[in-house]
Order: sequence, then structure tokens, then C-alpha cells
Amino acid sequence: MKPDVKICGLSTPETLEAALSRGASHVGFVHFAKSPRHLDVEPMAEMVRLVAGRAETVIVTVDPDDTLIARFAEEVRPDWLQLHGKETPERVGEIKARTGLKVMKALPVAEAADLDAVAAYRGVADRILLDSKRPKGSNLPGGNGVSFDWTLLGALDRDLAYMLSGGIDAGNVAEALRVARPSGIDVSSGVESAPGIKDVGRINTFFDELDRIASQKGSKP
Ligand SMILES: O=C(O)c1ccccc1N[C@@H]1O[C@H](COP(=O)(O)O)[C@@H](O)[C@H]1O
Repeated sequence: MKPDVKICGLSTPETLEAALSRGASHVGFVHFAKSPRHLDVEPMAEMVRLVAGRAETVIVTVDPDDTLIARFAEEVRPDWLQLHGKETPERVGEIKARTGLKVMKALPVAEAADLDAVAAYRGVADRILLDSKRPKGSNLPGGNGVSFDWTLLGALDRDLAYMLSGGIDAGNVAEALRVARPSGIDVSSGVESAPGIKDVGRINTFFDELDRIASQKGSKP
């Protein structure tokens, strides 16, 4: 089945349009002050308006308080909140109940034991996103452009429909899909020319590679 493709950390109408025109299923906007991709609530609402239903919209946020989640729900009205902090399963359930929005919970993975956390969030979060752990020295919990050992994911229940992120780009997406078999992939740094600067050329190259992978699959008997 064709994987979902989320292009995350978009901040300009031009790059948003590139992602949408190439068929991104999800587009993401980051609200985290330390991020080079940070968007405040109002510009984020404008980006969501520009999407106009052509893809699912996702706000990426880190340990948001109730005031912030209310602003997201009322002023931005995305389809999803992506929680990239230390939100517990209880907090995920509470945020879902308060906003009525779908929630994608990001879990950091570096070793097999990190996958134990999946069980607690499965059935609470609408989707689980498996991402790399924050590298030493980084002040970002995501968007660091580093990948992890995807072979670890072979231990997951094959029925778990998760998104994979962390350092995916046009050069390794075929390998990511082959090894990890996620139901969706999430890309940010891999389509940038510099941290926080999305690049239309790289977005196109990434989707060209996905088209190439799909055509190879289609040609197999
Ligand atoms: O992109 C950010 O700056 C960011 C900040 C805070 C939390 C998450 C963030 N990004 C998310 O991290 C993953 C992986 O990104 P990458 O492809 O390795 O750059 C993705 O979901 C981003 O949206």
C-alpha cells in the first residue's frame, strides 16, 4: 500500500504548495520557539487556510499547556496535533478529549527497549510516530535530521500502523521503506537547504524518488 507522506516544518506558501502539488498526504507546521521552523499561531493558521483541505494538517508541538492547545484548536483548526515532548498516555487522552483533534504521539527510539513505550500509547494516540532520539548537544526534540537503526522496528507488531521519521531524505527513503515498512514517512530536514529553509527542488527530488519506488513496485509480478 502507498505510504502516507508528511512533509513537516513548512513555513512558506511556495514550499507548502510544492508539497501539496506533489501529493503530500500530511503537511506539518512546528510551534516550538527554539526551532528554526517555529511558526506562531497566526501565521500557522494562515498556512492551514492555504491547505484548504488538500492534505491533513498537523501542528507539531512540545508539552503544550491547556491554553496553547485551546488556541490551536480554536484559531488554527488543524486535523492533527503531533506531540513531541514528554506527554504521558493520560495527557494524550486529555488533549484529545479537550480538542476533539487527532493526536500523533512521537516516541524517541535509539535501542530495542525504547519500543516498550509503544504499548502504553497504542489505542490512546491515533497514530504513533517513531523518531530518533535527540542527539547530544541539540536543543530540539525532533527535526535534527538524524536517523536511527531501522532494523529495530522488525520487533514491532506488523499490525501497528506507525509513521517513521528522523533523517529521512531522497537518498535513504527506499531503504527506510524496505527495512522499517512504516505506514507513513515524515520528512523535514531531508527537504531543506539549511536548517529551517525548505527547498522546492529538494521536495521535488524527494517525491521523484517516491514515484520511482512506486513504479518499481508496480512493475514486480
Ligand atoms: O522540526 C523541528 O524543528 C521540530 C521541533 C520540535 C519537535 C519536532 C520537530 N520536528 C519533527 O521531527 C521529526 C524528524 O525530523 P527530521 O526529518 O529528522 O528533520 C519530524 O516529525 C519533524 O516534524
